[in-house]
Amino acid sequence: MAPTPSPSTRSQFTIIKTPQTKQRLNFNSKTPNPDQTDHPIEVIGRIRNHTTEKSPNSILQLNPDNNDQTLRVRTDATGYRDFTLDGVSFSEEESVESFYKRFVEERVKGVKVGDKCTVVMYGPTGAGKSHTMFGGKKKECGIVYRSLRDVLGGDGGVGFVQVSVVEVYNEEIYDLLSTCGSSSLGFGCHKGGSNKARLEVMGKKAKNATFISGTEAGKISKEIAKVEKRRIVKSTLCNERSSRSHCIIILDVPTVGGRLILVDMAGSENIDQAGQTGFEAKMQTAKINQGNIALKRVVESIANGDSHVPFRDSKLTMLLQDSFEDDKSKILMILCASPDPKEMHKTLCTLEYGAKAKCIVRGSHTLSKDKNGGDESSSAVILGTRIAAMDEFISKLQSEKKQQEKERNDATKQLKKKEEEVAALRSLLLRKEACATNEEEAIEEKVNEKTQSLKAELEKKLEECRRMAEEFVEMERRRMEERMVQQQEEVEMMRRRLEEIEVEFRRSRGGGGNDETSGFAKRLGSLYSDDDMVKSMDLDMGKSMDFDMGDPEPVKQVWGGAVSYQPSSNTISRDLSNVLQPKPQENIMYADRVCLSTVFEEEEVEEDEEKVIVEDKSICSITTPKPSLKFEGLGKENCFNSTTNDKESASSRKLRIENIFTLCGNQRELSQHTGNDEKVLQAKNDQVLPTTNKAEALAV
Ligand SMILES: Nc1ncnc2c1ncn2[C@@H]1O[C@H](COP(=O)(O)OP(=O)(O)OP(=O)(O)O)[C@@H](O)[C@H]1O
Repeated sequence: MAPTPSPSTRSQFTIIKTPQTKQRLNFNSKTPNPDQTDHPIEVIGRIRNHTTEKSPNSILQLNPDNNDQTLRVRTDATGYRDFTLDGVSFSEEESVESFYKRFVEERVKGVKVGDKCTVVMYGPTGAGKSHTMFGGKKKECGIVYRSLRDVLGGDGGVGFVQVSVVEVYNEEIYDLLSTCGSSSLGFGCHKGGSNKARLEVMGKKAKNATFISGTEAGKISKEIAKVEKRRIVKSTLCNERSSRSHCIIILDVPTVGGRLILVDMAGSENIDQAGQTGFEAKMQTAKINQGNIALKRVVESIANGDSHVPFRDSKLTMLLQDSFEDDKSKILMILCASPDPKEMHKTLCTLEYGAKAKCIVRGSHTLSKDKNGGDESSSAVILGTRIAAMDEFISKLQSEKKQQEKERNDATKQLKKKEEEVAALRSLLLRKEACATNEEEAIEEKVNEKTQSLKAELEKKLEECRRMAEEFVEMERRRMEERMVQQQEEVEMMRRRLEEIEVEFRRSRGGGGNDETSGFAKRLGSLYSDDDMVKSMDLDMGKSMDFDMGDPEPVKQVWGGAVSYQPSSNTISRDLSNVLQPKPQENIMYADRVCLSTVFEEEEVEEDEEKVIVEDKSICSITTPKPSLKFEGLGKENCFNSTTNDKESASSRKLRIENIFTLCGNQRELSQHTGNDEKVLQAKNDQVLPTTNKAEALAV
């Protein structure tokens, strides 16, 4: 087998393998004109769709620098190989129809005017050869049906064609258009049991092959479609419906001498990959491969300029000999390949084969001279032409190699540069990470510091507040104490004053007889001795307990029919003034919140003497602790007006007065909280004095 024209071995291979080196040395100096050379084989790459949707990576792509002609095969992450062909088509981007129009239509037109063309589908099994040749499952017409339609129809249709269909299976030729029973031309049925006629090769053709002739493309197409199904297919690991035979459709245009040969080859596969087991199956696969291998050798031999081209190695190459040798014949080799990375090796083999086929050149006049017997000089010309083509190919490969080396160097440089960049970025990243960590730590430290300082500040503020509160409380306490002292002094003063009044009163009683004091004493006595008075005090005290000290609601005081309002927070001085104020008898209306009322009334001391009524109307707000009142001995006051028991009466009175002061003292203390006590106190004090004077006057 010929070595693959990989970039690394191509040039070497060409030098070693070229057998004309000797001849080249003897070769006449005349270099053939390149214009006279002809490339009889045109090579097109047809890349099928992905087999499954799960394999999105394609190893095949176009070289972006070289039109649509160079197919690049990615061999690994960085490596690739380029194959320059006559055209490349990806079935994902180009339908069979447009593929046909781009690459096949022109050839078919040539056939209509007498040219000969052979279209060969070559490639590994499952690469899409039959799909392109006959069409897919979606009723998409393949090359066969389109060619037939173009030859018979359209502009300049030839009007009449002869079509024969044969298959080469197991190195035997079978006529697909005939059956054992019906065809008189049949030579027997093949082993497969189907009634296909086996043919012999005579010359370069299948002898007695059945043909159908006609003018209607539709009818002929139907017949071909039928026989297409008669091809031997088998399920292999590579293809569910793998063609086991090479199918050849020969379309002759007798009127102009044109001929179109369409060849759908069986898949080129190795036996293991095909999954064939058993001796016979392996032999079968080997025989199928025989056709592929023979065709490869033929191509290589022609390309290498071998004196002997092994056409007779296989039935397939025997039938195709004319295609290679006929001066008018052109070959369109369609290389089918899969983009699947798993198929890379097969794809490379296929493309290498195509690249080799592309090297085949033919001198413009060589074959005609050869046919006539040829002389040495003509042979030399042929060889010269071939050598020139090979040289051209070699220099092309060398320049490709140089280009690739350059690209590789560039890529290596770029890779180095990128690696350096990556290293720099990595170190930068590390530094940044370190910085970020430091920054984080610094931030955390700052936050901690700030938290601590705020905490300290807060504690300081709290301490300050606590101190201020304590100071305030202390201040208030002191103020209260001062006030209490002040009040005690006032009380003391008032008590003394009352005692004086009492003394004066007693003196006056002693001087004025019992009748003088009887009215006032009686009233006091009735008030203090009466159980009701005690009850009233209790009730009133209860009421005043509920009474809000700060309640600004004035106490209604009715005095001789006149209504006046006073603040409820009475003071002791006001109480006293009330006590000493003259008041019409039985003409007192108590305000709603009056707690304790004591009336001192002095009845007529003398005839025509003015009645003096001393009224004490006080409103007490008693707060806890409840004042401890003393009631012992108060019952004796019933005899307030008795002159016999002065001592007892004095002590009882003193007790009562103490009770009044206890109550009034509490009231005074509380009323100071209301804030307006100072003014009220002053006003009451003012009232006390004239009243006292009255009492004094009265006492006198
Ligand atoms: N371009 C494509 N688009 C969609 N499906 C395709 C394409 N090419 C091939 N196939 C599908 O892949 C499978 C194999 O294709 P096909 O039979 O044409 O391969 P092959 O090269 O002729 O194989 P073998 O040599 O074994 O006969 C078929 O089911 C076919 O429909």
